[in-house]
Amino acid sequence: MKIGFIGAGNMGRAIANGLVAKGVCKADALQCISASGKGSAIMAEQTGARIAASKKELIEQSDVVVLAFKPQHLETITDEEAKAATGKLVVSVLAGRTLASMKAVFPEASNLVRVMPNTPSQIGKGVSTYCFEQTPSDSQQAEVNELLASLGTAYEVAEDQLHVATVINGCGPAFYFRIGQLISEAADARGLDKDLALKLAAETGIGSLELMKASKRDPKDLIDEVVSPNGVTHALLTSLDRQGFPKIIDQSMQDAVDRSIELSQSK
Ligand SMILES: NC(=O)C1=CN([C@@H]2O[C@H](COP(=O)(O)OP(=O)(O)OC[C@H]3O[C@@H](n4cnc5c(N)ncnc54)[C@H](O)[C@@H]3O)[C@@H](O)[C@H]2O)C=CC1
Ligand SMILES: O=C(O)[C@@H]1CCC=N1
Repeated sequence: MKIGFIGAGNMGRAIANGLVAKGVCKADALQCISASGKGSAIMAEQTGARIAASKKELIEQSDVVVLAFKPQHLETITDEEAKAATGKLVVSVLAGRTLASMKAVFPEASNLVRVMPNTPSQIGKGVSTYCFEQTPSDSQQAEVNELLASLGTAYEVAEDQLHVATVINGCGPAFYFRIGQLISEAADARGLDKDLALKLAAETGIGSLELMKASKRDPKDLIDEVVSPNGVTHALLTSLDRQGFPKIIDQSMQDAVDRSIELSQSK
C-alpha cells in the first residue's frame, strides 16, 4: 500500500511512524509533503519517507492519501490536485471537517474516511475513531483496518458522534498530560521531587485506567474500593466536588464539542 501524507506535523508523523514500526508500509512506499518543508524533512528522517515535489505528484503516486494539515486548509487543495485523487482512498484526520466537506473537495475519490486519531499512536498505544463516506468495499475496509491497527485500537462511529468522540480520544491525551503536569507541580510545591511525582502520576494513571478497562466495572465501584470513610481519598474527592470538578468536566467538554462543530461549519 503506497501512502502519501499531505501535512507532516505532530499527527502526520505519529501515524507515519506507527505504519513503519508495524511494517504496514515500507519506507519506500511512503511519501510526504508539508507547507514549509520542515515537517516533511523530519518525517523523511524518522521514517525514510520520500519528500514529494508537489501535492499533485504525491497524490498521483499514492494508493491512499492522508490529509494531516490544519482543518482550515482543506479548501487549499486545487481542482487539479483533487482530480489526481480520482479512484483513490482519501483519509482525513482534520478535526471537525465533515465527510461532506471532504466530498466537495475530492468528488472523484473512491471513498473518503474521516479519522480522529491521537498522539499515543507514536508508541502504538493510540485509539482512533472513524467513519466512511460510503459503505467500504472489502479491500477499502481492509486497508483502513490495517492502517489504524498500526496506531493502536480503532472504533467506527456514526459521523454525528465524532464531535464528542474527538474530545475524548483526540483531545484526551492533552487532558491527561495536563493532569500529570498539575499533579507534579502541586507535589513539587509540597516538597516531593517533581520527576518522581510525574512517574507516580503516570504509573498510577496507567494502572488505574488499565484496571477500569480490564474489569469493565462501573467507575463508581472502583472509586468505592479506594475511599475509606472520612479518609484521605474522601477529603480529595469532596474537595474536588466542592470546587466544581464535575461541572468543570461537563462544561469543558461542551466548549470543545462546540469548537469542533464550529470547525465543521467553517471554510
Ligand atoms: N495533534 C493531535 O493530537 C491531533 C491532530 N489532529 C488533526 O491533525 C491535523 C494536523 O495537526 P498537527 O499534526 O497537530 O498539526 P501540525 O501543525 O503539527 O502539522 C501541520 C502540518 O501541515 C502542514 N501544512 C500546513 N498547511 C498546509 C497546506 N496548505 N498543505 C499541505 N500541508 C500543509 C504543515 O507544514 C505541517 O507539516 C489537524 O487537522 C488536526 O485537527 C487529529 C487528532 C489529534
Ligand atoms: O486540537 C485539535 O483541534 C486537534 C483535534 C484533537 C487533537 N488535536
